[in-house]
Amino acid sequence: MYIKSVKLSSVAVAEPGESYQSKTTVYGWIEVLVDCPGSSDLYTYKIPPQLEIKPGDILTVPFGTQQVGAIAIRLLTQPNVDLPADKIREVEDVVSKRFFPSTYWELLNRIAAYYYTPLIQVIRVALPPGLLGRSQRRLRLTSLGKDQDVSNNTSVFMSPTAQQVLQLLQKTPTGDYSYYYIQQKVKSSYRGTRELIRLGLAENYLEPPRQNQPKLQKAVTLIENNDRDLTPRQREIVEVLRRQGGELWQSELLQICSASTSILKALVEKSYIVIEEREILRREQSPLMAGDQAKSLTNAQTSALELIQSLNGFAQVLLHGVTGSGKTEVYLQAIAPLLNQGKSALVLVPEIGLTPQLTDRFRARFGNRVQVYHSALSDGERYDTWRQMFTGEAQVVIGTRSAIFAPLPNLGLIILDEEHDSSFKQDSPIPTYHARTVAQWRAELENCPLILGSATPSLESWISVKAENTSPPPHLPTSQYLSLPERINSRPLPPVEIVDMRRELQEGNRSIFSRSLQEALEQLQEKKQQGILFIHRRGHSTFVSCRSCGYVLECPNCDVSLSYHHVEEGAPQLLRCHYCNYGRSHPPHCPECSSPYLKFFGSGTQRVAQELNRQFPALKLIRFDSDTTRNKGSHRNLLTQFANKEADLLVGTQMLTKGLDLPQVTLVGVVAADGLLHLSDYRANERTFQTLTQVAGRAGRGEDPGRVIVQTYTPEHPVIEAVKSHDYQSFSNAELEQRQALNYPPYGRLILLRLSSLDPIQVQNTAQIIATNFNDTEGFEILGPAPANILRVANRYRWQILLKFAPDALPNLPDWQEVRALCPSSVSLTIDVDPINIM
Ligand SMILES: Nc1ncnc2c1ncn2[C@@H]1O[C@H](COP(=O)(O)OP(=O)(O)OP(=O)(O)O)[C@@H](O)[C@H]1O
Ligand SMILES: [Zn+2]
Ligand SMILES: [Zn+2]
Repeated sequence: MYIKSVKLSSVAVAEPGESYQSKTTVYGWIEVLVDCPGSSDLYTYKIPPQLEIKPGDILTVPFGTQQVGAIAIRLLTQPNVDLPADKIREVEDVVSKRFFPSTYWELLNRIAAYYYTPLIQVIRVALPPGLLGRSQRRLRLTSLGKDQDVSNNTSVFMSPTAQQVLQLLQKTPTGDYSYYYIQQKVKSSYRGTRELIRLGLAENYLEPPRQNQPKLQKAVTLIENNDRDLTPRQREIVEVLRRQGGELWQSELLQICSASTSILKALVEKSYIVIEEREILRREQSPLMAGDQAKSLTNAQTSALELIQSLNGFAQVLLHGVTGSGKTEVYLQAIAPLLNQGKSALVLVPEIGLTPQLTDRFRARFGNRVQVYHSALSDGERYDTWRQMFTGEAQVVIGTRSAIFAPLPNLGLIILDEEHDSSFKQDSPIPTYHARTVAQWRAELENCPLILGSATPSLESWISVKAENTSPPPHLPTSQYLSLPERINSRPLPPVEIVDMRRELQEGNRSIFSRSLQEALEQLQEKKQQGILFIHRRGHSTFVSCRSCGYVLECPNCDVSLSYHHVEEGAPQLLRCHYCNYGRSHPPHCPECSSPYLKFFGSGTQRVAQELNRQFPALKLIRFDSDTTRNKGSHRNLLTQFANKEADLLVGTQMLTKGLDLPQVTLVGVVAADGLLHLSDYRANERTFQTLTQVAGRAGRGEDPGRVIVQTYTPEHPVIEAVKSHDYQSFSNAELEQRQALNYPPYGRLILLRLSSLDPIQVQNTAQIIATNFNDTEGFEILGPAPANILRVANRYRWQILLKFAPDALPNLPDWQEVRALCPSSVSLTIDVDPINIM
């Protein structure tokens, strides 16, 4: 219909009294998201004829007895039928046009559509906390308004209210008040303000949230250089300023010169300096970096960089470089020229654990043009970073998953480092987006290249380049392939030794460390080298059970066993649930049969650390897992301690596998590879291969050659063999064949429905009803309903239904409204599109 009307209007000639407008679609109403705590519904308003409104504009609307801010969401040709026309109020005004650039707005809409999520929820993910909720509308004088003589009403005619408002504004030094304040001071001020805006004497704008007011500090700037009429003391100050480049914070200047503010005042009066409040942006504090120069590139790096720089507009590139091949250097040199062209770059990384080191490398190269954006920032930091990005100055933003929403207006490049990492996917709440998918859309919309970097690319990305015998399924993009097949300086990848733990036991070694690993640990101190020990789990052990009756201590809220935590000698022994964080003290006797013989099974980080202390008392170690890195800055502190050689061994979980670049690490040990392999999920092999290859890749990155020891009970497993031979290609090709045979991603597509409820019967029944309902729909396979691997978490019972779509057929999607309608209010439903954790 829309297309038809466009065609018509291009040939139509307007009759007298008629306009072309009448031929095109007329949107008389707009749905808005209202800036009011707790309100998440859309409200419909009428668009007054004089206003032009587009989705993404910021508006003011009447709401109850107030005027509030709102975001325009969707234009309507007709209001909802159940809304009486006379109850619909009019939009008051447009405060900020195109607050969201149109490409950004389009991005949010795509996410909402693809992930079946109400747009409002997508907006909430994208905006920093409180931006909409607390922002307020203000009025300020234009330069014309500042000079306008109110008493002289002959040059410009103004109503008495407009005059009153103008006078009010002119009385304040900043020429600026909130609408709210003006409304308090001037009766019916609204007309007056509109008049001033129309006359170009004032303008309105949105002020940042109150609580996060920018921090201001006084800055002194030298504006006059000849110092003829100055006293010696004044001259001294001017001289200091000049030597400092003409500008200093007032507090610093006063300190350097041991002066008081009165002498500065005198200089202001003589027009030598100006003092003004400047904003200090609150960013994550980091130590000052020594500057760093671009390295001269290896041949492989050079060709990769050349290809990247030859790209014009949108393109997806897979940068497949073995661990330690210098991918980061390629990123840095790809970004540098962009910044000089005034463009920005966005770098996404999987976890905060590796951000400090990576951030440091970027800061060393680009100084304070680097911003860090992740969910661990304080609201104030996040808000300021967000606003800094909004300025449009060329900058590099480094962040985790949600940084894909960074509002950079001049985006020149997006990079996903360690693109295979599953933390780029949000499991809940909705939208259950994958940052890689969103990055693909964003790069496309902004027409800039996207680089996916990894030593172990995801199969999704691998298939998008592997075009020789198969082409990627239609729903996946194609990418260009860049390879860095060797480590820097042709350093070899470390040899991987696989130790069969069954043999160890047969030959009488009951320790959790094989003889090989014990020997290697003993040599560490002798050789003054460092090691990393990788453990699949945090905590002490996976579970505690009674040796007499077999009773297992479980969480009362979840169907999982409790983990034993023991921090140090003398500290209370705790049992903790890793799902809901329930904790209790460790009982001295079995709650079931009172036997005192409780046994710990499995080996978490704590348990391994204790065992190390017992067997190798001289070895100094640092535990690095989510228990020890909970506080802000603790990642950095622990890694710095380790880099300064304050410990011989770093003992930790997944966090260790991601991108650490520590040249003095020669030994990497994997205590038990099996825990990873036996996760019941179609991605278990892929994930195990990636994790083991990445952790192995931490060894031998410096001068001294590295060595990797992987302990396992299944040494013959094909994944273990592929890790041993560093053979990504044969592993992934074999894995792809299996996926294709079973129609799993990246060939087929999956949608997982997660249902949960406090009521075990109701959730099961609902799952059953939904699944039965699907039976009439064609085009996909239904797996389930089945209880989740852990049926109950935090007292909620969880069921799921997995939908599997054929790769070629355009999915014949169920009607989600209908599906939702099948859920009683006690059952919550999450639609997880392209799920990664199916457990
Ligand atoms: N051209 C170069 N010349 C000399 N040293 C380099 C060069 N490129 C990178 N390096 C150094 O080599 C080391 C490894 O590089 P980098 O950390 O970028 O590798 P990576 O491919 O990102 O590794 P991983 O995937 O394992 O995290 C770093 O210490 C880096 O400073
Ligand atoms: Zn017992
Ligand atoms: Zn629990």
